[in-house]
Formats: sequence, C-alpha cells, structure tokens
Amino acid sequence: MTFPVGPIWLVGCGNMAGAMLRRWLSEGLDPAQVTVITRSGTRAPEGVRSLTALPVDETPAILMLGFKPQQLGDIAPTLAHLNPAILLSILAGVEEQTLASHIPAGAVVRMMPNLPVAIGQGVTALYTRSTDAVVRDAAEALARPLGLAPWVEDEGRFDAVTALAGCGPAFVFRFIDALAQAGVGLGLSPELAQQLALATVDGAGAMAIGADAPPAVLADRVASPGGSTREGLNVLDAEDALKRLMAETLTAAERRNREMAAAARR
Ligand SMILES: NC(=O)C1=CN([C@@H]2O[C@H](COP(=O)(O)OP(=O)(O)OC[C@H]3O[C@@H](n4cnc5c(N)ncnc54)[C@H](O)[C@@H]3O)[C@@H](O)[C@H]2O)C=CC1
Ligand SMILES: O=C(O)[C@@H]1CCC=N1
Repeated sequence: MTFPVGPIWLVGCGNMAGAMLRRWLSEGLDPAQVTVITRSGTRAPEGVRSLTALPVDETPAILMLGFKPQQLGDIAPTLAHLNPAILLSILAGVEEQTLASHIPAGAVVRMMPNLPVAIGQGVTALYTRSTDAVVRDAAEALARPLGLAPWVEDEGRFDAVTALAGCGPAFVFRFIDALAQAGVGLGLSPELAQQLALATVDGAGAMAIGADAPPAVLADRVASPGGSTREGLNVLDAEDALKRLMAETLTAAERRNREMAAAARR
C-alpha cells in the first residue's frame, strides 16, 4: 500500500505526531510532501519543511492535528480557511462533529495511535463517518505502517479504545516498572530486575499474540499445580484485585477523554 498523495501538513508535532511522522518517513513517505507547523519551530526530520506559521496561499491535501485537545479553540480558527480534502485528528476525546464544525474539510478522520507506532508495533484506531473509499484508503495507508489499524465503526466507543490502546502503553510501562521494583524488593539489583521485567513482558506478549489460547488460560499454564506462580496469582486474583484496578484505571482515562470532548464542544 502506498502513501496517499500530499501535501501533508502536521499542525503540532510533539511526542505522538512526531513518532508517527518518523515511522512514515522510515517506511518511505517522501519528506518533501510534509510540512510541520509548530509554535516553537521544532527541528523536523531531514527534508521536512518546518515552520512556525502557516504558509500563505497554499493548502494541504491532508491536514493532521497533532496538538493538545485543549488547544483546539485557539488554533482551529487559524486553520478554518484551508479546506483540506482530509482532516486527520489524533486529539483524544474530540469528536468528529466538533472537528468538522471548527475546520471545514472534505472528510474528517479520527486516528487514535499509541506510542509504539514509533517502531511499527503500535495500535492506530480509525474512525470516520465518510463512506468515500478514497478517504478510507488514505487513512489505512497512513495507519498500517504504524502497526494494527482497526476501524471503530461506533464513535461512541472511541474514548474506550483510547483508554485501552492510546493510554495503554503508559499502564504497561508502569506495570513493568512495578514488576522490576518488586524484584528489587526481593534483593535483585535494579539493572537485573529491569532487564528481567522487560524481557519477560516482551516474551509473554509475543507468545500470547501467537498462542492457541487466551491470556487467561496461558496464565494457568504457567502455574504448576501447588507451585509458586499459583501463590502469586492468588494475590492478584484475591477479590479480583488486578481486574478491579485495571477497570478503575480505564474508567478514569475514558472519563477524562469525555471531559476533553465536552470542553471542545463548548
Ligand atoms: N502521547 C501519546 O501517547 C498520545 C497522544 N495523543 C494525542 O496527541 C496530541 C499531542 O499529544 P503529545 O504529542 O503527547 O503532546 P506534546 O506536548 O508532545 O505535543 C504537542 C505539540 O503541539 C505543538 N503546539 C503547541 N501549540 C501549538 C500551536 N499554537 N500551533 C501549532 N503547534 C502547537 C507543540 O509544539 C508540540 O509539537 C494530543 O491531542 C493527544 O490527545 C493521542 C494518542 C496517544
Ligand atoms: O494522555 C492523553 O491524553 C493522550 C491520549 C492517549 C494517550 N495520551
């Protein structure tokens, strides 16, 4: 699948949009197609035009919003005249209707990436109400080089998808850190504990993806009857401790996405 024809403008290019752009470039996107517009004039990858203000008398085919949801009200009026064929937004929470009302465009596509897109192993959920195959193909062509790229047909589910996959890497990083710290608590050196925690999560994740059984069953396969894993699982499972913690974690993240959507609507 080839990249869609540009020009592609990225307004805001920090941690997330920057990771997407670097992956696109490493997968063959022509940097001459790309313009990055940031407040600070971030150093853009080689060959990419980097500006601190919008070019005059030009319009992009694809306009991607990579700033924070809270900035929509301030930045959108400066973009309202561009009328791109596709408006791409990675803003958490902010709904298609809100985006369309702020920035006229041929079509609006919401993308919800996560940081592992930097190595092509991310998740980039997609939503659009457009049925235009050109629009949907362009969105997929941008999302696929980043990793898994599922369409979410119900926009109402997008905040939950964001909580799980968009925020998810942070929760997994916390888990890895906690696993390592627990090892340090048992007397391992911090370096060895981190090495073991990272390799264990890496191997377990890769194995679970290719396994013939779901993760819940795989956990039981690690637990030899009467052995040490069962003792540990009993702690995680007591009164559904881990399940409840994760449910509270995702609920809080989803709620915040809804709050940001509501603020953008006003
Ligand atoms: N960090 C993550 O893992 C994810 C972030 N997102 C979304 O990505 C967006 C950006 O988040 P981060 O990259 O984490 O934040 P960030 O703070 O790293 O990046 C924000 C970018 O916006 C730019 N910016 C600020 N004011 C501007 C202005 N007036 N005009 C143009 N550019 C301006 C900054 O220079 C910077 O490049 C948010 O909407 C967030 O919801 C979505 C999924 C995952
Ligand atoms: O923290 C945030 O709001 C964004 C959305 C998903 C990941 N980061």
